[in-house]
Amino acid sequence: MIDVMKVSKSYGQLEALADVSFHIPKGTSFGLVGPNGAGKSTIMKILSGVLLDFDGEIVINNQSVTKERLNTKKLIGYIPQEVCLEETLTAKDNLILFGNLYGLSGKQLHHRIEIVLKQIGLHERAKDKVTTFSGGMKRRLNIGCALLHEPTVVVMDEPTVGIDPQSRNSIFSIVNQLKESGSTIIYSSHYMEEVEQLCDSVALIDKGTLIEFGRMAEVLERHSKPCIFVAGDDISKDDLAGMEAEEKGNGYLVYTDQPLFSLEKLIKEFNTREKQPHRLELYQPKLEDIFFNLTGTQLRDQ
Ligand SMILES: Nc1ncnc2c1ncn2[C@@H]1O[C@H](COP(=O)(O)OP(=O)(O)OP(=O)(O)O)[C@@H](O)[C@H]1O
Repeated sequence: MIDVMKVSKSYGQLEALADVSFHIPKGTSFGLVGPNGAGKSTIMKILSGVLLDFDGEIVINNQSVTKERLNTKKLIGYIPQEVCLEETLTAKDNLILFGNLYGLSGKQLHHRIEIVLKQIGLHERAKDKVTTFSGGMKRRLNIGCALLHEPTVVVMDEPTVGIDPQSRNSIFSIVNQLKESGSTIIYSSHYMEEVEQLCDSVALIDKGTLIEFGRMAEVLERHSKPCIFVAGDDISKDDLAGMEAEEKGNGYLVYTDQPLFSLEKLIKEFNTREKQPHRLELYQPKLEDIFFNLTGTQLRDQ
């Protein structure tokens, strides 16, 4: 349903995207993951028809986002990373303003506003000015503004940055509702666990280049090496019986093809050295670990 084909974009000398291609089937959720500056927002803006100056092609429902821009814009609800609201107006007046921009008015608009206010959990606060809202409420209203025209493709650029856990959960349930109603979701984040939880497929992007793409389960399976996680105040890399290991958080990930055998070997080594780990467990690599293995880069500032 959405085909991104060999998309490249430069800002002056800086190459923000290089030859990026992927496909998103209709009614599925797609996660775009990468560290700050990887190029996520640039792809989101190009997909949404906000940035038109790029090389390559994007086709949504058999229509080019550049050649049939007006048609494809109607299909898309774009939620930018920066909250874009008129703070001096109420939540409802903001929705009216955005509804008008999407060509909605009268009864139809008011009907949609009622539905969207419930969807984003702000029905009770409809008549309150945005200046009185928390960061999470503003983000939810920002999402609501992009849903009024019932888009079939919802593009969410880092919707959970800098918000409280309650609003984060509320945004997850909005995404799940949209999925259930058959929308196609494009969700960018540098929070891997969110994407792992919410998305059917995933693309990993680093320095403007797509480094992995596929169905979530396939990507996890493809890179899933058996591991043991070990941590302890007096444990160092030298105590790991010469096995391949890398630092993770306050401990180490030990890679092995024979986890039980290696576990036994580690226990023996710790006993000999009289070391006492406080964690020693089998570990399933997560997207975050896969990204680190592929790029040597952490997704978040440590
Ligand atoms: N308008 C612009 N002019 C010049 N450079 C830009 C512009 N927009 C983005 N860039 C640069 O392009 C690169 C990709 O930026 P982009 O915003 O797409 O990354 P991102 O993955 O969304 O990062 P973040 O998570 O920090 O928003 C960065 O190096 C950024 O500084």
